[in-house]
Amino acid sequence: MAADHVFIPPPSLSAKFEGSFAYLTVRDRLPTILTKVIDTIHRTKNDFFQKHGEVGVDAEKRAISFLSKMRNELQTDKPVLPLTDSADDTEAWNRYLQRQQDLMENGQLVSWFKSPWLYVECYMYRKIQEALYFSPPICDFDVFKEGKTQSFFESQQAIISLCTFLRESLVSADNANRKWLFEHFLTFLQVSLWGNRCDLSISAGQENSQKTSPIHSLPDLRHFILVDDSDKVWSVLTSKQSPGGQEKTGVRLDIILDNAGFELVTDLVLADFMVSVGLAKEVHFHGKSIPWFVSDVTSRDFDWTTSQTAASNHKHMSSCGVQWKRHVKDGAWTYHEHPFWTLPHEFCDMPADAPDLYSTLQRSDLILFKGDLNYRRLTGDRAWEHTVPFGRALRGFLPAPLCSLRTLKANVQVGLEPGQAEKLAAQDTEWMTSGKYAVIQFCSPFEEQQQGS
Ligand SMILES: O=P(O)(O)OC[C@H]1O[C@](O)(CO)[C@@H](O)[C@@H]1O
Ligand SMILES: [Mn+2]
Repeated sequence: MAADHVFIPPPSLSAKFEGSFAYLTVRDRLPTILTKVIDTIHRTKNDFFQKHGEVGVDAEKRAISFLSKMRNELQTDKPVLPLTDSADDTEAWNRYLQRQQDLMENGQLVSWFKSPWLYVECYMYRKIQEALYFSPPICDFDVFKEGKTQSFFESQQAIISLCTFLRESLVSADNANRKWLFEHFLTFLQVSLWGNRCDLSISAGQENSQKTSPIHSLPDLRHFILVDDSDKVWSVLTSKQSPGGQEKTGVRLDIILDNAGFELVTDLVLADFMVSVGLAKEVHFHGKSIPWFVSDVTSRDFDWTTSQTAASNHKHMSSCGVQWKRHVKDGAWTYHEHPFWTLPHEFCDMPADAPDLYSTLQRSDLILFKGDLNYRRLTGDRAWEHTVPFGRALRGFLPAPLCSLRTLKANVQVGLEPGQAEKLAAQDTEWMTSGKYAVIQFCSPFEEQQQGS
């Protein structure tokens, strides 16, 4: 890929740096998540029995013993082992392990505390899946489903107020001028941004829902957006609009989804707005093919969320759900899966390791990457200086104009002004990990060409 032959990127974040956020995650948060997974499987024992009889109970025991063993290996920093199941992505995982092994120094083995945090954290979620693959007939049990569903129900009031705001806005959209459109675009973009606060991985599965109306708090939250490239996103969106907006041309928008629950609703609301006002002609959603990082969206979550919304007895909420199903039916919205989204690679590896996905994304006019994990993969989860331009941290990954909508929950952040990070650190030592701050950070191949970088 592009001009990166001589450039050596900074080291990967890793639990080998004692006391770092990566270290604390691997030491404390990951075992807690595993314990909850084990507990969930155990609590579901009766259902497994009712559905499958004794074999269901045997499967429950097998999965639990596999996972307990893994938790112990993690906590005692044992070597990371190749996967032994025969799923479509098994080979890719094992090749990546070999790649990590080749990077190790002094004959050390790849292990939970010595290897890149991004890799081992992704590996844990894939190993949970391996435990289930080896435990038929419960192979497709989603260990995180309960938490995702709960987060949706607990955000009910916020969802209702958001759906009401959307439906009422769309009523006045017909006579809207450009200023109205721009202001509403900003609102829905920010709602989707702050929706990312509601993930269940940072809280190790602890309840984390949206209780209040998201619209009213936006002005107070503006100050916490550290980089705001909304104008650039707007320019891309309007580049395909005919003046006056009579003709609904619109862009192809791709949204790389993050969490189910409230965040997914904010993304669907944004996408609905974009299509309804003609800023986008099609929206392609990209979700995970296995349960991932506790709350990430799978196709089942996507379908469940639209159906659940449509079935609401609140008129605006249900009319949103009905409209979303219609967008799917008439092809304005499509949902896609690709194994790369649940592999541990940095996104700069995509052209070589998932060229088909890269070319799909090249057909987009604008790609929105939701959430913290996507940001970590965009920037390679490395110890970048905070002032390094976003485009440089992408290391050649730029299939189309892209924008990260992310609340900061891991200690990687680029593209800040000189002195900005120091100022933040002086005010709040947890500014990079608390989810209190956010970025709307954009990069475009056209901009990069002009800057010659
Ligand atoms: O759902 P999001 O925004 O990707 O957040 C998940 C993040 O939470 C964490 O678990 C916090 O460490 C990260 O591993 C991950 O980046
Ligand atoms: Mn997530």
